[in-house]
Amino acid sequence: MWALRAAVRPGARVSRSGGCVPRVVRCRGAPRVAHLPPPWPERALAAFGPGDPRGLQHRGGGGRGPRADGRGGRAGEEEEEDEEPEGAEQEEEDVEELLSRAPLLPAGTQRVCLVHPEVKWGPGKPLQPQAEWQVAEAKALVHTLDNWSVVETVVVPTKTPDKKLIFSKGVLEHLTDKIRGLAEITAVFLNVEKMSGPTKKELEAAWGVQVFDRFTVVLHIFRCNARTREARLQVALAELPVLRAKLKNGAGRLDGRGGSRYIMGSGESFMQVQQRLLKEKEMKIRKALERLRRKRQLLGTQRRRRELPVVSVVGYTNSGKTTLVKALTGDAAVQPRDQLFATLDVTAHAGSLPSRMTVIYLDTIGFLSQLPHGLVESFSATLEDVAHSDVILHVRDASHPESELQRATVLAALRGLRLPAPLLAGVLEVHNKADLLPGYRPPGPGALAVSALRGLGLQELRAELDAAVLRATDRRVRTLRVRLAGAQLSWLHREATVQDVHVVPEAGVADVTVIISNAAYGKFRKLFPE
Ligand SMILES: Nc1nc2c(ncn2[C@@H]2O[C@H](COP(=O)(O)OP(=O)(O)OP(=O)(O)O)[C@@H](O)[C@H]2O)c(=O)[nH]1
Ligand SMILES: [Mg+2]
Repeated sequence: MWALRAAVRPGARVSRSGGCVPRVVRCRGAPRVAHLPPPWPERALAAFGPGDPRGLQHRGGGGRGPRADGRGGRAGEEEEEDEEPEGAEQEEEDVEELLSRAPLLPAGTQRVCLVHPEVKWGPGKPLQPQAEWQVAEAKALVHTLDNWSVVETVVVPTKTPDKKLIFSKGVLEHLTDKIRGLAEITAVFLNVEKMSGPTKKELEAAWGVQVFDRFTVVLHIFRCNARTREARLQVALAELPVLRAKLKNGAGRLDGRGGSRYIMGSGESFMQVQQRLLKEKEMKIRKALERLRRKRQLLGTQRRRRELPVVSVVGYTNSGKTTLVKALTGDAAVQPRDQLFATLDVTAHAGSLPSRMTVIYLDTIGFLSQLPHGLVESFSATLEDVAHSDVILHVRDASHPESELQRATVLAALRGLRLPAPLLAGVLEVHNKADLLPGYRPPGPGALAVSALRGLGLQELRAELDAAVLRATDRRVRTLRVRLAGAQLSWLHREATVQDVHVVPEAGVADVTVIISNAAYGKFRKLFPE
């Protein structure tokens, strides 16, 4: 799976994914963290416009962080209001309306029985992680929810996971007896990608408790972790199939109230009205997303025009992406959390490399195996930022027993994004959490062992990144002789990374070592011919 809106954030600012709740489930109004003065590198400052390092974020970043203008702002407030076209206020209201929904999962304490159908045979079997790890991942999903716990786990073999009731008749009867005997449970988490409405209905009737699938649980986590408007809209889009299924099953109105079968005078049946409302809702969401996407593209263009290299940090969920971004940028406000899908919004953070080049790191949403298609699709557009980056850093949790499968999942997802071939070919692999594996060496070339948490191997990583960014962006280190009296030196400070200035006073010149793109060098020569 994928990522999102980019908000360029200076070193020590609150990450949209961070500054939040320690665990999921507080959907709105997350506590705010005060701004710290940003150790924003000069070049980056210059790159984002006159006098306002927060310019880009303010213009297009969206999100719920404290306002750049210092006003407090209510929860859920976005920071993208300037230059809004006419009618924008009404559209804002419409969007808020689209985003106010009844909860997907019940509130309060939930004691869950986790039922994992273990596929013993079948074509997909060899690619499946072992049941043990699928169960561990499912448990981690449940524990990500506030006040939810797994009190019982049942692994049930099945040959026919695609059948309506997933299990064979005998197995299902046995399972039903077992679940009925578990008096303390309040819900069942059936670890399948997605259940059809009728399956859910039948299982709930048989088991006497609510039954949830992976789609619903992940969607709920997403909904609670989505901070920016774009992420929230994408979750709303992904939820539409759930609402449609509910409607089909007669679970009723979109506004949650009861209703008569026909709407008086309209000639439309209740069902037709609800379906029409859903269609309208989908159109509105898509329109709102399109508006935001156009803004994001504009942002991307500005960033590219200013030529700050962008490094996308991608990887399986919980592999340590956010921790690594924090370690590489020194951004004290970035908040890694031990939970799945802690990051649901792409945030951008500036950091310096040993060459003094400033790069923008994009912290992205994590991938997960067997993620429902609808979810992937609704979020894939937000990974556009990754496609426009210069280098991709793939963070792997080397300590995870299913690290290889996780790698395959991430690579498959990246391939699905139709990234430019050179970008995909040049992916840098980082084997994180090496502190948990004393003496660990990555098997094979092209990968580095690091511990983002303990700060191990970061120097080597920065050096690798330096080289990778130079390669990818057609930049070179050049030493140029400039006249001290002219505007050359200040031009270079603005348009390139100045590494060293050696003044030769008697000649009124300086030898300036810079990292400069070929395009910028061409401009320099045009402006200041030798
Ligand atoms: N031991 C160890 N733990 C680490 C390391 N890096 C990250 N972690 C832990 O792994 C957990 C997840 O870290 P995050 O940085 O939030 O992972 P992520 O990939 O951003 O996760 P999502 O945003 O949920 O996809 C946290 O508890 C981190 O403290 C490391 O190098 N060593
Ligand atoms: Mg993260």
